[in-house]
Amino acid sequence: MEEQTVIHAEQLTKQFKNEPALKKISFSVRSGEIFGFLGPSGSGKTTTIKILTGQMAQTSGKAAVLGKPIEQINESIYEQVGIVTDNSGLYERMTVYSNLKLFAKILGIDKERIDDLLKRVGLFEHKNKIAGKLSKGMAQRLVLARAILHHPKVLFLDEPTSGLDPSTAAAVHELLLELKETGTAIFLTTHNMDEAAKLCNHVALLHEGVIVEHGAPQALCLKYNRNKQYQIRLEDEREFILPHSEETGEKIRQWIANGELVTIHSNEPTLEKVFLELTGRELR
Ligand SMILES: Nc1ncnc2c1ncn2[C@@H]1O[C@H](COP(=O)(O)OP(=O)(O)OP(=O)(O)O)[C@@H](O)[C@H]1O
Repeated sequence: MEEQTVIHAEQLTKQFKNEPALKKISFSVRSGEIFGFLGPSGSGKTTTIKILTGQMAQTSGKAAVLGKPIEQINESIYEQVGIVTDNSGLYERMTVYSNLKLFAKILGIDKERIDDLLKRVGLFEHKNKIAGKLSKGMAQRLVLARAILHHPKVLFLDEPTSGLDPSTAAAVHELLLELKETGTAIFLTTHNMDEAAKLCNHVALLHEGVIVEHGAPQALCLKYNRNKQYQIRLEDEREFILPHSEETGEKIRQWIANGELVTIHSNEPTLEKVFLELTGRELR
């Protein structure tokens, strides 16, 4: 599968009255890639999604989705794009199944796919429930199912698993990884660093409307691993965090030789810590 750039943003800026929400952000997302846009509340994540999906105009800069400048985005792009944000757009009085059937009809999708998808998002047993009476987590999953019904080339997800229980969140993760494998580009915002580290090929760390760092999650953690350390547990249940040094190397060799070493882990920072170091702020 040939990878291509499907989202491209260049020097994107958004000013609300006197308050800048986005300051000259630039990035690209390729097909088959999960791109994580990480930042605390108010950093500009939702504003970015709104601009990229044609729901809000930027103040300056440019962007294109599937090669189309965002100023030209109209309804037809939704045939190739899926969006999951707060404003769900579900038909509240219709059942779960009817909501999807309606969209399948509009988008010309075989309705056979609906049951399979409902099973994947854990809603099959609730297919006859009225959408307006679903719990928040269920409604969120229904919006996700609707957004991926037509196998979009690009999927925008605003906080896809916030408020979901761990097993449903894991099922959603699995679904997203499968979509990625089939070439869908996924742009997701999250506060959840574990989610980002697990899913994303690339992340951009957003702070007060500025991308302060970007790269593969693992590479970023290694880049900021300034004090290399090892976390060690021995047979007698003692635990140590030791610096990277010749002395530590010697101790480790001894423990291995004596059969005392139970676990050893490198102690590089998490994305959360990288963000804290760069901005002095927590991600939450
Ligand atoms: N319609 C608007 N009018 C004025 N200011 C706005 C508007 N929408 C967003 N803002 C401001 O722009 C900044 C970025 O908001 P945005 O919703 O993009 O943040 P976010 O990172 O998505 O936050 P959260 O994680 O809480 O959803 C905030 O300071 C917010 O108050």
